[in-house]
Amino acid sequence: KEKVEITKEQQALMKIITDAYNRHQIPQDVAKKLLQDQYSAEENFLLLTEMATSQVQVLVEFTKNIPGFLSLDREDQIALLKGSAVEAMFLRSAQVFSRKMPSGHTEVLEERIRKSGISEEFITPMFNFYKSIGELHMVQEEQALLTTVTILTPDRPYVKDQQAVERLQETMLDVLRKLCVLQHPQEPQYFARLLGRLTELRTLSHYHTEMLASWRMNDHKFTPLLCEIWDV
Ligand SMILES: O=C(NC1CCCCC1)[C@H](C1CCCCC1)n1c(-c2ccc(CO)cc2)nc2ccccc21
Repeated sequence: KEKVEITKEQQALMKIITDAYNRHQIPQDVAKKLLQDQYSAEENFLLLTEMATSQVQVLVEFTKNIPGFLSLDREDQIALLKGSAVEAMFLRSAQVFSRKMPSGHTEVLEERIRKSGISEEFITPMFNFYKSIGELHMVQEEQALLTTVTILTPDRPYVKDQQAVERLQETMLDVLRKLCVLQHPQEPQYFARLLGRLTELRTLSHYHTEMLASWRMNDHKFTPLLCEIWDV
């Protein structure tokens, strides 16, 4: 049974990333807003675009704290941000949904999201993903590292130096793998399950453009930043 040990450097790396991840969270809490009131499809769509816009802004700030990210080719940095923004948004949404809430709140939140304006066909895959993330009971270090691994995906469109991104991602995967073994000793398959969620995340993100287009309202307006990032 090999002794898994996180090195001093890996400990420091994990601290930098987790602190940055916790620092760069969108200010206002969308779950609280949704629990307070019911909104029309138009108001919900506006809420989504506002939340997503500010989430992209904090994602940019977060990536600046990923050791090595700013040493990548600048165009590759943009390609990685553009390529991972929707996945990072769904990952963050899943974490917001899975957060411990007073009893009954999660059910209300789920109901509000079901009725928000999203068309029926996307509701099931979206909540299947949220629940599968919730079942993992990730610690915050795992959440931060999983988002970092998602950002550092080498095969995003237009990435030129994939090797450089791969080297960074492997560094993060090594820390995440050790952390999973140490945090979930009874579950040797935990790390593999975690990575399996990234496949589900990529599939869900493929629905994203259609989810927006089919939002039950006319004239979907986006912010300039989202037009850049969401290809709308
Ligand atoms: O605001 C949100 N998500 C933000 C995004 C930035 C990071 C924090 C969360 C939206 C809501 C907006 C208003 C109508 C109800 C959904 N949301 C979604 C979501 C996200 C994208 C789509 C379409 O692609 C559909 C639904 N899942 C959520 C799970 C929990 C709490 C909010 C959640």
